[in-house]
Amino acid sequence: MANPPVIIWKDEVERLLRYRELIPRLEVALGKFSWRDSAELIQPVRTTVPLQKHDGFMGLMPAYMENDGVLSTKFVCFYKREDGSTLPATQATVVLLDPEYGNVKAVMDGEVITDMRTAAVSAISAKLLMRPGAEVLAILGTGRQALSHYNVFMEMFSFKEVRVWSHTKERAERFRDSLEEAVRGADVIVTVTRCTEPVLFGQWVKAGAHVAAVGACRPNWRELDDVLMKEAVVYADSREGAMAESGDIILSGVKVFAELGDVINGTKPAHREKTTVFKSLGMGVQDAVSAKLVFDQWKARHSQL
Ligand SMILES: NC(=O)C1=CN([C@@H]2O[C@H](COP(=O)(O)OP(=O)(O)OC[C@H]3O[C@@H](n4cnc5c(N)ncnc54)[C@H](O)[C@@H]3O)[C@@H](O)[C@H]2O)C=CC1
Ligand SMILES: O=C(O)C1=NCCCC1
Repeated sequence: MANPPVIIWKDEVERLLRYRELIPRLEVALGKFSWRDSAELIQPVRTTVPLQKHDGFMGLMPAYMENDGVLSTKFVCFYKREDGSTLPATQATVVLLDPEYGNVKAVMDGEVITDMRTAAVSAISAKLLMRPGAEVLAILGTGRQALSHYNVFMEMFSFKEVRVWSHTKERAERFRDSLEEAVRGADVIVTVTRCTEPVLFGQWVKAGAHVAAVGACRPNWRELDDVLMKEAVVYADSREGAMAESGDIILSGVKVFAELGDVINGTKPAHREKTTVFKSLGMGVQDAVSAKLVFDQWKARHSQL
């Protein structure tokens, strides 16, 4: 009979997950995904259930990596909260299963996993797509994702200047001025906001800059304007995900040039010399790889006790 599932909660996930181990595994998984070999990896576009009364969605994000023996799903609830709300923007749980027997091996906190794997994939996008010698990083947003992005970008790169812009409803009149100031001249811009209308405008973005766009994960939500979308070479984590869920892509009518995995596999070029947008939607396989790493680390620690 199978062992009962282990529960690995937030503090422990935080102790076990490290960017230096996570990033190479995510790069391999992104590459595998882009080969579209179902004998290697299966990951459908997430299913979303609207939570109309609460202005949110529940996303179900399964992934199966046959050769790695990894089967998992994440449940993630995300909300279009009013700014200043004390309720969380996202809550997530990852379930890791044994693919042969179908039993649950572990249930783990998905918030740290979501924060870290999302930031790690944005850092991979910057590694692949930003111009050599990039000096100025701008982060738009000051929530959970802003912090994880700051942490991993500081660990991986050596920017000379980091600008963090925070939206406050109370200072709406200064909103656009300070935003423009934060963005002008930046080499890399990370958008990690909960906004549903464009917050980043192409006219402010330096030619050749790289933008990692992480928010606006619904077909009618935007973070970037049409000018930027049309000027940039657009990359995504998953083409199908982007075409089903990204308002910035669907409503601007632009095409996804490549997935990050295509660049990793060498089947599509990295246009570092041009303005690039990486549109991140989040993928079940990113959670699967992270959960496997957490579980393996957990087992290694517990076998020593
Ligand atoms: N692509 C992916 O894989 C993932 C995307 N996300 C998305 O990333 C975004 C940030 O997530 P968290 O940091 O967890 O949220 P959070 O609630 O911790 O932070 C959100 C930030 O957005 C700002 N904000 C809210 N309304 C705004 C507006 N109208 N204009 C500009 N800024 C505004 C807030 O002041 C705050 O700084 C959300 O849209 C979330 O859905 C989250 C997880 C994974
Ligand atoms: O991939 C995820 O996890 C999420 N993606 C978009 C919205 C919040 C969570």
